[in-house]
Amino acid sequence: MEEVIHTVEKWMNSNLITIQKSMTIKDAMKIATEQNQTELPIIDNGSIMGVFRVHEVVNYLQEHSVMDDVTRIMSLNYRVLNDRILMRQVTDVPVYIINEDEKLIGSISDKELTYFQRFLIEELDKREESLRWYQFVFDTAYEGLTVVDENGIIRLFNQAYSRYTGVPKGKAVGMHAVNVIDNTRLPVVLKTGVPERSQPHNLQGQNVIVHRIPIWENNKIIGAAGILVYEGVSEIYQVIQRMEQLDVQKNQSPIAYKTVNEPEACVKFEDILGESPVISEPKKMARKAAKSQAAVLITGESGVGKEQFAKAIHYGCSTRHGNFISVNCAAIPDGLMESELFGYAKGAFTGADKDGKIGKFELAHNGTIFLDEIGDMPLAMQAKILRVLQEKKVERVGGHQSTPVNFRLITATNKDLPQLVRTGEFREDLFYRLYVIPLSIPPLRDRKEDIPIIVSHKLQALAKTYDVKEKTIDQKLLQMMHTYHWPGNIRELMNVLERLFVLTDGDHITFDELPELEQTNTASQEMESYSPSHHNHLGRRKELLEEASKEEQELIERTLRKVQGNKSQAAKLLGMSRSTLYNKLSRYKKI
Ligand SMILES: Nc1ncnc2c1ncn2[C@@H]1O[C@H](COP(=O)(O)OP(=O)(O)OP(=O)(O)O)[C@@H](O)[C@H]1O
Repeated sequence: MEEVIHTVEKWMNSNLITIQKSMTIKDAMKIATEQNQTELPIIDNGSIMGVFRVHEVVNYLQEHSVMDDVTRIMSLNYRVLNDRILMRQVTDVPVYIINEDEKLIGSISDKELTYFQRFLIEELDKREESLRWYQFVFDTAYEGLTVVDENGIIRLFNQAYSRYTGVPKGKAVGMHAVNVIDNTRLPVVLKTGVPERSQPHNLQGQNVIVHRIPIWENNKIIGAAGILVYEGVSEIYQVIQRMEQLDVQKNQSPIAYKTVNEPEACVKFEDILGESPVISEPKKMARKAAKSQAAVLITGESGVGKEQFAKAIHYGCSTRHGNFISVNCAAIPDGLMESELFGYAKGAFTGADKDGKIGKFELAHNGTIFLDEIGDMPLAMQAKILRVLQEKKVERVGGHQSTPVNFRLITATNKDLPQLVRTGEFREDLFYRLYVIPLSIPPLRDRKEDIPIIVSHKLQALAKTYDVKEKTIDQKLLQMMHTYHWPGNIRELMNVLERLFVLTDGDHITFDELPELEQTNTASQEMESYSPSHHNHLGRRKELLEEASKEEQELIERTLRKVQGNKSQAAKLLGMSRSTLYNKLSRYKKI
């Protein structure tokens, strides 16, 4: 219930019957009788000056006239409250309500008080009813559920959790989580604000899978929820089996789950981290694409995960039994492109391997060929690729035989292919062969809500890679990551995390480890030092950087307008220090 509906102003009787101070006792009596009132407020220029009470009239008339002014028997013994007072503060009635100009605007009598009390009882009943349902769901859920407050004290604890821990619910509530749940990491989540999803956890000697979710309110962590999802790994396998069965029933390709025989590089859709709406949409489309053999054209800035999507599609359909062959068209010199893609026959040219060489298309037979940076493919090669797509056959350089090939084609680019078609740099007929299912992958700056989950996964993966204890990340650093533009997208985030992980000696990565995140303009250094294999995209990156700076400049201007130029407040809203804001302002003036 909102406080505003509790103010006396909302509940008072505003059709108040009043009398003027110039009236006679006779007139006042007449009004009181007609209106069935025992008491009437006397007003002067809209303000209450006293009250007329019917029961005082009889005594008065023993010695005075009924034609006297009503003010002669006016009582000054009455209560007044201002209109902002809450109903629960009203203890005695009747009471008169005045506004901030001290004008009489209403009254609360027994009647209004009764209405309010009735309303409260009804509200409480409704609340009790919903609470009963919440409680019911909370306690009957198979999943163990617990909620701790900001200090790690257990506030909610359901029956299932009680079963797993062996601690009765009544005892657990009010205790610190570490004293109830073995090896709990809820205090860590409270500290970092990073959710930990689907984590193995050893509880009372049993392996279970848990989620640990921070609870935010007004940019502050006010608690954390622990959800015990699966009892041991066998339950997960049962779920996978049921899903696979469902898929078989639907006569569709089984979903690609990593099995013991699959190679390590396998990427599943689950590995494409992020749950924001802008990444969920291409993920949904890609899952559908995986069920067909149609060509997929993936577009998006460098480092957004185009290859990641291509692999998930490959491993998500029957092509996963063949190879995933990735070719970076921009990285292969023009002269070598043909032999790389089509291979060459025995003794095809001087210096060639005497046994000949198998090309990428042949290697991708019954699998997937991923042509990355397809926009950089020379025109002559475009014609040859078109032929392979039409004929589904390849002929090695210097060879005389064609070999049938069956592959799934996925291409990717960060260039505007339709524009290249218009300028004649890309063949229109090839474009339409590639552009069957388009997937557009959003830049990280458009889905910053996914950062915590990516951070959490990467930190776990790094701990495994370096075979050290898991490290946690400071909330302030995480907030800084939200304000940064990420021109190098997820690749840049991954590299930043690895650098932080390696450079941090302790278990907790703090803000001091990466002050340059504060400086968006250092992004170019970040990009160059983090992505040495991508020098060929520096032009595009410069563009991205300029776009990012422009965006930032606009954001700063908008924020300053919002806070009427107050720089301290603007810096706070933008999540940067005042000095950083000043630096940025002086720099942008030069742009
Ligand atoms: N959604 C994601 N979840 C987890 N990791 C991701 C995700 N997207 C990308 N990555 C990781 O980021 C890095 C870059 O991804 P990827 O190579 O797929 O990007 P790209 O768009 O193909 O880049 P480029 O255009 O420069 O080739 C890889 O290490 C990849 O594993």
